[in-house]
Amino acid sequence: MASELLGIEAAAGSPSLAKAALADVRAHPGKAAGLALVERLLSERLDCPQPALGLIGVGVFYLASDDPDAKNFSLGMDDVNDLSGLAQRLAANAPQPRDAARAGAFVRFLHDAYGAAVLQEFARAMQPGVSMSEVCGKVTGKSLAMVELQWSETLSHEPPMRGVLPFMRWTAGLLKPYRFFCGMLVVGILIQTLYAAFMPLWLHQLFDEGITPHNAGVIWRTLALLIGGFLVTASAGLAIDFSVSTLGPRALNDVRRRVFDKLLLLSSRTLNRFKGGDIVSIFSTDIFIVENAVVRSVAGIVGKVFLMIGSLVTAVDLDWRMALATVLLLAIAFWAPRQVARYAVKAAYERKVEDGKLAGFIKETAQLLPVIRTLDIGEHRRGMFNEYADTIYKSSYRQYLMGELTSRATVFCISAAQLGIIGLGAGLSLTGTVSGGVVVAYIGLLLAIGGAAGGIASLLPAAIQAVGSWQRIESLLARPADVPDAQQNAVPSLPLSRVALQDVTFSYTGERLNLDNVTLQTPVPRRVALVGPSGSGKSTVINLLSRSYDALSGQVLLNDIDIRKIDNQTLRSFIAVVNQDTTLFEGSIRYNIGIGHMGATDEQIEQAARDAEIHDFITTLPNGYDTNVGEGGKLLSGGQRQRIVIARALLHDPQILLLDEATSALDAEAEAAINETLAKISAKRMMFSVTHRLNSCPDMDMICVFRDGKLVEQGTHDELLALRGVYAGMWEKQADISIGSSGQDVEISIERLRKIPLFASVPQDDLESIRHMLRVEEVPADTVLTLEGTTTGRFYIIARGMVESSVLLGDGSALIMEILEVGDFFGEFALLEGIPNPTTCRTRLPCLLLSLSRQDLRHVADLHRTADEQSELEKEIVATLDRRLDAKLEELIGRRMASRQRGSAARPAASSAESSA
Ligand SMILES: Nc1ncnc2c1ncn2[C@@H]1O[C@H](COP(=O)(O)OP(=O)(O)OP(=O)(O)O)[C@@H](O)[C@H]1O
Repeated sequence: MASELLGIEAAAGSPSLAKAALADVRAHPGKAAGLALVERLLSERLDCPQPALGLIGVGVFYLASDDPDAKNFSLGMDDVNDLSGLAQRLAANAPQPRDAARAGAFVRFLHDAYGAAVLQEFARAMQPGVSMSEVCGKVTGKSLAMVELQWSETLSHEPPMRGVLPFMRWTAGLLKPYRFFCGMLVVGILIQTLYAAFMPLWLHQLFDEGITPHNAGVIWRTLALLIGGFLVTASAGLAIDFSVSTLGPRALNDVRRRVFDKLLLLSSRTLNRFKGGDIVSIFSTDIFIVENAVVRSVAGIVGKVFLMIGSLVTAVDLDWRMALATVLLLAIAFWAPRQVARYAVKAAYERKVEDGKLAGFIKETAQLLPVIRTLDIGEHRRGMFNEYADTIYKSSYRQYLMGELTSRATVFCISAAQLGIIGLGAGLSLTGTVSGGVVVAYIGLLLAIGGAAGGIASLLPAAIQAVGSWQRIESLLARPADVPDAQQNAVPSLPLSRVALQDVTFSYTGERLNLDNVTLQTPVPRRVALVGPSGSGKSTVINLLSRSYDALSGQVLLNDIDIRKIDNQTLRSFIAVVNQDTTLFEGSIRYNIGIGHMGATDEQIEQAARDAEIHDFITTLPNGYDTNVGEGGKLLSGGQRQRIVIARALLHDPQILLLDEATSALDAEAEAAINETLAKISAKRMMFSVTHRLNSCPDMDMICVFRDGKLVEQGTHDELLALRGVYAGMWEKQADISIGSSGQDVEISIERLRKIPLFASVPQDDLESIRHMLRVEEVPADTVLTLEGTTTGRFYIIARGMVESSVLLGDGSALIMEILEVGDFFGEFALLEGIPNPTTCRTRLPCLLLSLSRQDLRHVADLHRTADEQSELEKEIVATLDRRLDAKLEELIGRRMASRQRGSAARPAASSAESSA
């Protein structure tokens, strides 16, 4: 295993290495032989320096050793920080267990993410005096912080597997605050246990001292004890029922609260790691299963354990030899099934994880049903569903089988123990060591113990299922509360005078930089547009300004204060974010605006609604501000919802307004109206606005142009046009496509049309005719406009919105080819007879499009022309399209090949992730 990880041949030279390693062990008593061997491998076979023997040597040895208890660590974010410190400690001292686990996780990450060769290179680069930052930079090309982040993303965030006993301890901790009910439960169980324990003694008394010698007094006294005991036990049973019914729901309600509180404290980064269905199924399924187990199983198991202990005490009183044999045999009988129970708990947990995945998949399918239909990928999704269903079947099968086997193994072992004890009793009575009465009483005791053990065994499958659910609850509760919080409580003086990003780098996953050394600063008030192609990092700037994430390096400053030093509440009072998500909370309009500033008066709420220009609409509603908006706000239109979100943002009068494509999910008319409102409200405050349409840019004080995470240009509209760089190119693409104030008429100039290669050589008057033929189409998001392989469709120019072009791969998933934005065009092959569309084009956002059909083009070609001239025009267009088609097909083939190569290396899930990217 060690040589496999290090990518070297194990066999050659091994005997001498082993001998040398043994010598090391002799020289350093207490050193593990395996670690000595790994160190020898590193130093002699790979020529690694001394410092590498610590981090890499311990890590490789940790992974190669197969002691499961030594690996019972769950590593968190804190464990990936300070890689340098870890390496130094491991080089200098004997490894502590947690550090060894961290080293193992690091080696596993480096090996899996970069391969054995880079792992070797890393080890060799750890020369004395060379810092970890230099090693990371040299070997991976990334900063130390990036490598640590990338490593953290690979860590399993699951807590280590635990069994039924820790679950019992956890449950006891939950019940602790409810002392009265716990007391009632314990007293009830004790009464039941005592009765069950005394009953055989009383029976023994009845038989040996009452019935055999015909002593009526003893008979009546014993019968009275039995009947009295029975009545008290029945009342104790009622007390138990009452207390478990109260304890279970109360204790689990506390768990619900804790899980919900934890949810509110998780950062965006941590939340991204959960599957869609996970959190909901923790609340809806897991907590219920644990509650059910607490109510139905735990009291039963505890009662039966008490009963067995009570029976054993009685057994000692009857005959100590048989009692000793009973204890020994029972201990063996309970130990043996624990081995099966370990697998049962693991299977129950795996089943819960699979349930969560399926829930997420179903939720996604229900949400994206229209897309699935339009892309015609129902079969592909069914295939994925079948895979999930198969996995669930396998894990359910394991869960039930292991649960039942644990239960059966318990019953089997107890029955075998019972038989052994009866045999022993019979033997002892033959030699006259014990009386017949003792043996009879013992049989009664064994029946009680066997019954109790059988009862425990029958509750085990439910308890094991609950342990699986508990593990999932713990997987959320164990996450550190990592919403970024203030390191100091600094408060910038008001009014704000400067907002700046200083040498900021940022990455979401550590794989690549999503913001690369961005420096920008701007005085307040100022209106700043963030523009650039899709994926260039515009929204990431908004995420850092609103502190949804912290920069990897560099600073985000308000005045001259790093926002990490400003407490969250203060920061939130300065900043409001409006993005394209207009989902509202179920409740009244007043509630939905009012939560922008808790405690706001009705007048303040109405003023905010006026500023957002929604007050007049609200007053026309029969219930005015008390109108319920429905789930997610579905009773209102997108534009109305967005105005309510804007009113909410305005309610606390933010100094900085962050707009992240605030209007792109709305229809064109609503966008035009809301843009006017936004222009008014941003006049007197700082505004950062992410936008794809550049028409608002000439009015902005500053435009920041991003490309591949870099700030490539900044300045005013005129300055950037003069630069003739990225912005100028984007402007040229979008200029001359104007949308009227109603948001529904689109005008395109002849010059703009001429820049489309298709029309480059079309005579002026024909181009004029084509311009008139263009039809304006308003298309909602998620609409398929051209379908791969079909010959139908139209030619489109995008005036507003975003379109995604994709191809289907062999496995039925979609590969995104291009994101098309304002000024781009697609569907040109629909203008040719019989040429199938090479890609499927689907709107990502609501779009405004200009479109042309094949018939329209033919009609233009027919105008005032002889047959020869006609064919000239058509020929020209056909030739251009042919060239484009060739280029497109070449690109398609290349992308498909690349994707196939990636696909063969990656897991199947990767392609679907790509399609949903
Ligand atoms: N939560 C995330 N996890 C991982 N990567 C992300 C996440 N959010 C964004 N990214 C990646 O970061 C890069 C920048 O994304 P960002 O959203 O800032 O781009 P953008 O310029 O706003 O794009 P768009 O205009 O399409 O919204 C993209 O490559 C994107 O895939």
